[in-house]
Amino acid sequence: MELVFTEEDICVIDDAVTSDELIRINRQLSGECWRYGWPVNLAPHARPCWHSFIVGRKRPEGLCAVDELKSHEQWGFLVDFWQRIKSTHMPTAILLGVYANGQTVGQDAPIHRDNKVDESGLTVVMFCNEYWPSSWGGELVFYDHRKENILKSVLPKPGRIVIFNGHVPHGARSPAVTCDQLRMTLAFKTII
Ligand SMILES: O=C(O)CCC(=O)C(=O)O
Ligand SMILES: [Fe+2]
Repeated sequence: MELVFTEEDICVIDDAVTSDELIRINRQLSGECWRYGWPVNLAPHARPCWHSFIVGRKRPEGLCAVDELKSHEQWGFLVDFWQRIKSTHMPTAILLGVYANGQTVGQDAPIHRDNKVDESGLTVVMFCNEYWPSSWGGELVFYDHRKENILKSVLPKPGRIVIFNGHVPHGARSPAVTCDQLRMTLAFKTII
């Protein structure tokens, strides 16, 4: 049976991140943490993106990453954010991993799903840039199950998060040529 999605599978929440959290996240992401070439995009002319692993060493076994996050020297403060979002919006979610994505102009991410068909999950994407005019684009675009229509397109905004059904095909658009920043997000991957 085909899974059919609606806008209800995608929930945009503004002011979900405190200004203190955003400052700390930006401090971390301005360090030497980036690795080039992930996720692997095999499409012709694709530009690889930037990636920064945070937690999720036991993700292949489906094990919870909260203790790993709590004890993380640089990123441990994110546990408060995670617990707040989980208890308010996704109480049954098990956190499997957290990482950062970085994109500059031309680095469109491939359209993908976050969870396999036989595994239900919700993803939280946090937009991390402290300044982002709408003209910089870089939308996170969600598609219907056949990838023929756009269900929703969400602009980055400081403090904004998106919680969505990990079966929904989606992809982050690259920022516009006028953007002189790295488009940065944090992704929290879960199963429910
Ligand atoms: O950066 C984004 O807006 C989306 C990231 C994403 O889809 C992912 O990490 O799986
Ligand atoms: Fe994704």
